[in-house]
Amino acid sequence: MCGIVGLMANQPVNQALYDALTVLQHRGQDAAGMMTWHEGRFLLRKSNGLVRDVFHTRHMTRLKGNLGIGHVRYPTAGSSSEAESQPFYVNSPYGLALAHNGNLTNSDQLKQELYTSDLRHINTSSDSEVLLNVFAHELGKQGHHLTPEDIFDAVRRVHRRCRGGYAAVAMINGFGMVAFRDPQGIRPVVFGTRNTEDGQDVMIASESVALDVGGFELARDLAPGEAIFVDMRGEIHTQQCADRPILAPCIFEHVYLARPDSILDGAYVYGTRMQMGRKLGDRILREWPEQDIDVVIPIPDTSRTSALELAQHLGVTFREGFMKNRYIGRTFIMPGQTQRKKSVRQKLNAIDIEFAGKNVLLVDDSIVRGTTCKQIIQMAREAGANKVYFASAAPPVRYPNVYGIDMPVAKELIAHGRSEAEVGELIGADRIFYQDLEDLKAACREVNPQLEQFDCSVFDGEYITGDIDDNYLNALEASRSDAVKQKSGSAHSVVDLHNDVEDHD
Ligand SMILES: O=P(O)(O)OC[C@H]1O[C@H](OP(=O)(O)OP(=O)(O)O)[C@H](O)[C@@H]1O
Ligand SMILES: NC(=O)CC[C@H](N)C(=O)O
Ligand SMILES: [Mg+2]
Repeated sequence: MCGIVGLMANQPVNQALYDALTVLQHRGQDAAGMMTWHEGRFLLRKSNGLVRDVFHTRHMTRLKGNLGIGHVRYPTAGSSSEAESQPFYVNSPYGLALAHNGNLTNSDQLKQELYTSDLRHINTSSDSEVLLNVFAHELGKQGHHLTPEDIFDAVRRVHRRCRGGYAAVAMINGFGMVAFRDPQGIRPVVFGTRNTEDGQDVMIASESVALDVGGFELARDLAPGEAIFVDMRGEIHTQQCADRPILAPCIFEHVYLARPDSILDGAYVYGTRMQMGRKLGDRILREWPEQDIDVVIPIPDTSRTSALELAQHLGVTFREGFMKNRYIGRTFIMPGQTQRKKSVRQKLNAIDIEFAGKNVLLVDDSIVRGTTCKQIIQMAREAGANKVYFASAAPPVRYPNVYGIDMPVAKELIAHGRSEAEVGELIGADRIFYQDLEDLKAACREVNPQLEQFDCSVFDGEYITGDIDDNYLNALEASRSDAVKQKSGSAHSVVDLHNDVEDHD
């Protein structure tokens, strides 16, 4: 769940792209990058780190031009090396650059095909480099005078070859900006416009919050399988490019990934999280009408919206019992388990008076590896709580994700192969409550009734692309388990485009 952004404007785009990346930072904290297009050249800056650390004034001044794309990365394939940060670039055809959110599920096969049939070389282990090269190969079949129709034909062939989750934004040297969304609409992407004195600017981004910050009006989401092409005059062309598109967005975007102030597929994430709180409250009342909860306490940040609504629904006091250190990022998307474990206590501190002698209900948006809840329950007890109950606004996470969330191994998930009560026991809760999957879907549908289907694979093990079997999951485990990642570390090679006369690092 990286963040992507693209901007075609009537003035320099560097600052606006930077601003957009800072509000998409919650989608990836590992690396950031920006590529602009100026007078027939691409200019690139990408590196490991947060947006504010990657782009210094000297980089910003170098990123000239009125067209550009940007990326914040949370690795889900390959390594966390700088060489795999994005955007990626290939020189043929035309000169192409691409930023990708998601994960291809057939990238090994595609890599093989690219080498043997398409005569293209992939230089990293990133699936995004594979996606770019498939797009490049398909685009290369068109003539030199590229029309919108040619670009859409190329995207159509990309959809026929690629499987998995992908929302991508690309620049074609001399022609414009393109974005496309996978045929199941697993990963989100929206676009919008801004009117200026010089004409209309167009922004494409993972989440609508990026448009808000730049003063863009949200036009709409890209439909599953749809592509958008913005030509050099700023004119927008769109076309459906998939043979059998269906809308089945990743429901985990609503649970955790997206910002609450974003609107995804016509649903305000803030609204879907409020509904999750209400539904969870209903379940608690159903199972335990005589509940003895004194206070509801959220685990900052993401659970706040649903916890407040849950408390109101139960008619129980809501209190902020944990203070968050605002300088620590999201722990779940940190690359290693050691770092994630250490960060919980660095990030959250208990306010004793909210716990002393009380029966507290701690609410989180989800329990994934169990890193957060185990430590939090311990902290609540140390702060003097009488009983500690735990509620998750999402159902038990029991299956790996293969579409762009780094949960590759079932046995690393605390609820895998365990009942709800067993998880409760393991994390040390006096009682545990999970959301029902049907209630989670209903929570989203109450905000947008048109959302009929979702990818819920982390909850039900049903993979919407239909190409995931045990062999695939075993191979994924062998290559991406925490143990393997720890062993391989990350190779810090610097990769940059040396196409500028000024010095850069
Ligand atoms: O069971 P776990 O493996 O610990 O994962 C689940 C936790 O991780 C996330 O928090 P995170 O700190 O990433 O971000 P947040 O501040 O947005 O809640 C999520 O909100 C849960 O609190
Ligand atoms: N989280 C993502 O969307 C990651 C994109 C891509 N698979 C990568 O690892 O760089
Ligand atoms: Mg959290």
